[in-house]
Amino acid sequence: MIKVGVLGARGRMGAEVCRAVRDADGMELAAAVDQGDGLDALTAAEVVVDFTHPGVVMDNLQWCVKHGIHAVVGTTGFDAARLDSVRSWLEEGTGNVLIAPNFGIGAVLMMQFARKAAPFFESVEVVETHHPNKADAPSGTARRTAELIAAARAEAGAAPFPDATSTALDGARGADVEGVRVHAVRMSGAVAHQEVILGGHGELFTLRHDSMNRESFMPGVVLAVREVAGLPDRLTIGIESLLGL
Ligand SMILES: NC(=O)C1=CN([C@@H]2O[C@H](COP(=O)(O)OP(=O)(O)OC[C@H]3O[C@@H](n4cnc5c(N)ncnc54)[C@H](O)[C@@H]3O)[C@@H](O)[C@H]2O)C=CC1
Ligand SMILES: O=C(O)C1=N[C@H](C(=O)O)C[C@H](O)C1
Repeated sequence: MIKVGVLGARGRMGAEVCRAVRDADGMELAAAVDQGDGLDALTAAEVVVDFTHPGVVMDNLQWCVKHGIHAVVGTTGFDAARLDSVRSWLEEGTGNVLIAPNFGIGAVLMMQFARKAAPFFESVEVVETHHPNKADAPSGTARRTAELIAAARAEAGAAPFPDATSTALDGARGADVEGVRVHAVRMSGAVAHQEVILGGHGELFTLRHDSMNRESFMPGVVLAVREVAGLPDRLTIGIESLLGL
């Protein structure tokens, strides 16, 4: 039995994770913790799953590493500086950390397809749409997609994107993530959606993924909980390697 603790247990994702852990073979919900509860109950867990808020996730993660508890993190807001901090904590503590901007299998495939396709087109932009309660923009998934696109294009020696814009209102061309334009829409009725639009000579190629509900993330979360203890690296980003991608 893997003993699992959930941080952010009363939130949209955390509540779904508690359900998934209770339903999963070989797992037991050892602790369900939310804001104001204190972290001590999590010492009963071998793996902690964090779906909280970008403003608190670093403290949570540092606590897990210090206590030698494996961590599966879905909370967004990670940049290179934050990842460097996590790596430095891991030099001291025991336990592994897996941070994934998206646990949806289709979303992971979309990111990989975008990476593969990016060098073949002159233009690539990312448009994400989320529910209006989301704290961060652009989404972690969109940032990661843009980083993968930028890296693939740099490796292939692709030319800069054509863009003649010389006058624009602030934000009209979206955020610049390593040179890739990322547009964030916040929309009632939406859950989590993303399009990667690629344009070339007389053709447009659109990759689209839709998360219709939060249950859709659970197979990826459960897989990560099962695998995190045995991962070859102390810090793993994304679940693509767990899927053999
Ligand atoms: N990686 C993925 O596949 C996915 C990631 N997310 C990310 O997960 C995070 C949470 O999203 P939601 O569940 O929609 O948010 P939410 O706001 O519904 O839930 C967050 C929960 O964390 C709790 N919380 C806040 N501070 C805390 C603390 N210090 N200790 C313990 N609990 C604390 C809140 O009280 C709340 O219950 C966001 O960063 C979101 O982008 C969301 C969906 C999928
Ligand atoms: O906040 C959300 O809802 C989601 N957050 C993650 C992100 O920022 O990419 C994953 C998914 O898009 C849902």
